[in-house]
Amino acid sequence: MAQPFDEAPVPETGRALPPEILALRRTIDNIDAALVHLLAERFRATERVGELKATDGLPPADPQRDRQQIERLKTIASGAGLDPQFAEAFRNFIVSEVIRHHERIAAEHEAGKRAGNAPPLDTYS
Ligand SMILES: C=C(O[C@@H]1C=C(C(=O)O)C=C[C@H]1O)C(=O)O
Repeated sequence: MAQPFDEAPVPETGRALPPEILALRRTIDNIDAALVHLLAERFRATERVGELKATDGLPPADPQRDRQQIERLKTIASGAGLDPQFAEAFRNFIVSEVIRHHERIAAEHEAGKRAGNAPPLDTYS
């Protein structure tokens, strides 16, 4: 029978990986899947914020909220043993994409391509 992918010998060495690495990779894969699900939910929420802002004529970015989030996340990161600079960079990477979405939503709203009174997200259905 064919070996499962993660138990196959490493081509470079011809040796199987230590079992602990294989076990850790299962955890890493589960965490990566969770991160993707969490990000998808976060973007669903920010998409709706973008629609509400466009309807209200509010700007896509909110620098005061940005500052509060960065301070909060850096504190949480420090307490969790994660590099706070990394936490800030990761947050900025995500939020820059959110702002891009908000700008697109605002432009579509402006051009009349988007209904301003779409129903709110029902995150429990
Ligand atoms: C989502 C918002 O818009 C922008 C994006 C943010 C985010 O992704 O967390 C935070 C602040 C804003 O710059 C918001 O104002 O809440």
